[in-house]
Amino acid sequence: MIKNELLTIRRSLHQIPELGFQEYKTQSFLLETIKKMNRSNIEITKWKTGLFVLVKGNNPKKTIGYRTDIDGLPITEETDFPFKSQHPGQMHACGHDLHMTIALGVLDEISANAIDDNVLFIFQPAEEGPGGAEPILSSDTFKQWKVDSIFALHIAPELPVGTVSTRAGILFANTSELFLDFTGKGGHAAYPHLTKDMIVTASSFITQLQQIISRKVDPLDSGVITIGKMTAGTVQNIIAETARLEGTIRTLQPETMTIIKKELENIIKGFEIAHDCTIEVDYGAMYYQVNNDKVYVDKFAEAVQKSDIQFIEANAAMTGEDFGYFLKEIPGFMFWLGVDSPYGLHHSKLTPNEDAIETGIKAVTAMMKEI
Ligand SMILES: CC(=O)N[C@@H](CCC[C@H](N)C(=O)O)C(=O)O
Repeated sequence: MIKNELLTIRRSLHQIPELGFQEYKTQSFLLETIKKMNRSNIEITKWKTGLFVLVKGNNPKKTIGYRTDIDGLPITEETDFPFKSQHPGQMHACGHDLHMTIALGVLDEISANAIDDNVLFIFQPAEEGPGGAEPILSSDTFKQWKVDSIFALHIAPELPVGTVSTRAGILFANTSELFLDFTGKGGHAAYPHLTKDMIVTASSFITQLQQIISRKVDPLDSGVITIGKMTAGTVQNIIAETARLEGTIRTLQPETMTIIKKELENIIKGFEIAHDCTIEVDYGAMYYQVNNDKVYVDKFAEAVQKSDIQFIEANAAMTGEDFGYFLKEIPGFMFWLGVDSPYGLHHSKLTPNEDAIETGIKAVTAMMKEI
């Protein structure tokens, strides 16, 4: 595919971001683009709102898996691009539009010049939530291909174009979503003593939560608790009867996640007594750490270093990825692709440099030939 075609694909996908398991337009666009390639060595299978595309090898001894995520985020885009999101309140703010474009570019290349082994392209829905990897892994459709190794990429806004970065071992964290519903007693703003004010209670709870990280987690280990959304109240002079907190917990060790949840539940019990309220907790979707296999990371470093791409050794990050579930069952790795954006992941002005598409295609294709 030439550069202009790839840009048209990326910009078309950028305009139609859809949330997890609602990626209907995205699925149709992907299908149409793949069918236009008109290759006889590919087999397409729909799976929910995603796709599996098998490229048959010339003399297959194994099947290589390559996964891309396809969903967008509930963010209102604030860029001035002529190709900005056409879906109000939804945006490709985590680079999945670039991920898909790169996968299509590689698919085009690998199906035109097939390698010996089979390659299974997995266009996976719902990475941002509620998670598409686990249901794919337990589906009979996926099991039939017996994938031997697997890899994937994620854009990195802080790295320059022309670079890739990864490490052996843990690259991304264990994550758990966190939803907390507080119920107390509302009333008149002038009579706080007759109420159980859930705005004050939830605010104080947030401060207390942060002490789990500073006082209960080993300082040599790592943990993050972020509350990204707080909902409470109706008007300025009514004391709120309910409040809701939405957040996420991140740890580098699965055991630390257990410690944090136990401490959180202790705080809940204490708050229910101290503030005479009820607090319901729901952990939502949980993702397993991305644990890269050293053998494949070394092969990757070797493959890209033969080209003009720069390989950078990565540190572990507290981002989460349900690709971790694939790596729990199949050896492989994930890597960061430099896209040099002044705004980071999950930002309404994320502006990845599109030149990174070419680097991504080159790096992934080189790895497929090396494995
Ligand atoms: C790469 C990235 O940004 N991934 C997301 C994954 C979401 C996990 C889950 N929905 C949660 O919020 O815990 C991330 O936020 O790291």
